[in-house]
Amino acid sequence: MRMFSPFTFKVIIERYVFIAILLLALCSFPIMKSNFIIFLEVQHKMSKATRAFILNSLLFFPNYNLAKCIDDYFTFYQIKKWCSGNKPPVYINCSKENTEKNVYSLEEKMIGKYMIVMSITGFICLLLLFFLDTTLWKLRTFLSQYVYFGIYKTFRKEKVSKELSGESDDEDVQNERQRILGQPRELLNSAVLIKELTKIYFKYPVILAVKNISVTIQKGECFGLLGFNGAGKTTTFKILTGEETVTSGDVFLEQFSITKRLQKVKSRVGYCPQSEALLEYMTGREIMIMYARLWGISEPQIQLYVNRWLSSMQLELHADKLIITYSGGTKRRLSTAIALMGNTSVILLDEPSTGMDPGARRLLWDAVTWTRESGKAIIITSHRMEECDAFCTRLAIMVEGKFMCLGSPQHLKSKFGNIYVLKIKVKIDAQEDKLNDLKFFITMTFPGSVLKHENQGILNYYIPSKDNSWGKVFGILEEAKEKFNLEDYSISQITLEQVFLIFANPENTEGDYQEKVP
Ligand SMILES: Nc1ncnc2c1ncn2[C@@H]1O[C@H](COP(=O)(O)OP(=O)(O)OP(=O)(O)O)[C@@H](O)[C@H]1O
Repeated sequence: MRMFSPFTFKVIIERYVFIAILLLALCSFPIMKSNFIIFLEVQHKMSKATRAFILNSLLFFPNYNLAKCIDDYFTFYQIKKWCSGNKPPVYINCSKENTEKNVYSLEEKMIGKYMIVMSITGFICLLLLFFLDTTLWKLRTFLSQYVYFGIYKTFRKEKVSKELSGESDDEDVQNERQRILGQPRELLNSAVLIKELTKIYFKYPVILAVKNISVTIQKGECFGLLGFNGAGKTTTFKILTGEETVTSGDVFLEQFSITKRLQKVKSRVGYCPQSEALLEYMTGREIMIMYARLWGISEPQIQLYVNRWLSSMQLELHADKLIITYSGGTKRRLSTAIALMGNTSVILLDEPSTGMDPGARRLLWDAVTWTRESGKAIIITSHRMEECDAFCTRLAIMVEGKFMCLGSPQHLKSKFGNIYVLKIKVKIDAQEDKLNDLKFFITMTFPGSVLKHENQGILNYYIPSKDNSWGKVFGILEEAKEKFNLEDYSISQITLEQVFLIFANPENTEGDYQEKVP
């Protein structure tokens, strides 16, 4: 059986339990009282049929049933106690027939009937909740796509055409978009297809969180979604899990549209959210057994299956402890194991390594690698560049809701690695004139160089590597060391982290780097 992502499942259970407890707590005791009134005060004034109708109607209310269970159980227990004493009150029927009844039976004044009705209504309410979950979601999607966005487009035409055009300065991003728009979706044959996806939070102020992004992710691919805080990564994930609605565009998982076939899509996604979605009063083993059952693993195989996933994240020692006692890193390991263990075709990991020690990170990398090799598509967000370099087959850097570049880590490093990173440390006592002379010297000697940072006499330059061999750059800087009295300098090649910083730094406007460094 294919069911829900852990996050959705937890939310529904929490809502269900919360509503049930609230209703029971608020209503049981007043109903007990009204029941008491019906019986003792007005029963003689109403006809038998009316009384039966009222009491049967009350069976639709779980809180009435609960109140009746408590009430009748207590009464039965009290009668038994009195009858077993020496002097039972005269108005009590202490016959064997009356005291030796089974309290759980369906007889009059026994609680069996109420327990059965309560179970049935509980089940119906749960189904209703799932139904409302999807219906309300459709309503939210409709309002967001046609009402709010329609109004927004009318009043902010310029902003919409500028920010949400989907055009990009990066040719890889642009090519991917053209490929997606130019082909029917069946031909793209991808595990995940994100097509012109836009998400706007219609609050005050209006936030354009995701701005017309398009990408395909194939089976067996691990796609990294990188970007600074607030870039729109989690919003994209929330859309992929059906937690947030789409403002415009669409997302297809194995050809199923998220706006039209939400349940189909949900059943294909394993999700490790940024915030823990674990039921904390279960043990690690119990929660994994629960999810294994939900994923339809057959009963005889469950122990073996769960043990395999527990050991993949080295959780055996913690397996039988309550989750509430786990450390942050252990919770992340458990969340990741749950996301990876289902028979889903797409796995979303939102910063899975946060809080993990280096050993646990290695385990995560191994687990992700062999899960990917088994043919699943994985989408991961991370702020660790070495992690993305290790196992992402492709990645995109997102800035303010847009893709700034797209490709394999190696492709990005080669594409944007046509620069040297030059760090110069000037002696603290160097005069202002000398510093300015040095800057002038670098600008003139290395045309196209860009001063990225300057702090406490340390200058960081990006220098084009074209026409500048290592030998030439070192030779020039050795000369400059004498001439400008430099304390130290270093030259290095660009890393993935520096590629990230070029694009993800909000101070860099689009094409800033390309304009300055040919
Ligand atoms: N429920 C919400 N209501 C309004 N605005 C939101 C909501 N969720 C996110 N945002 C806004 O949308 C933008 C993108 O947020 P998002 O959480 O997707 O970023 P992120 O890239 O995942 O960041 P982080 O790396 O911190 O997780 C931010 O400006 C954020 O403030």
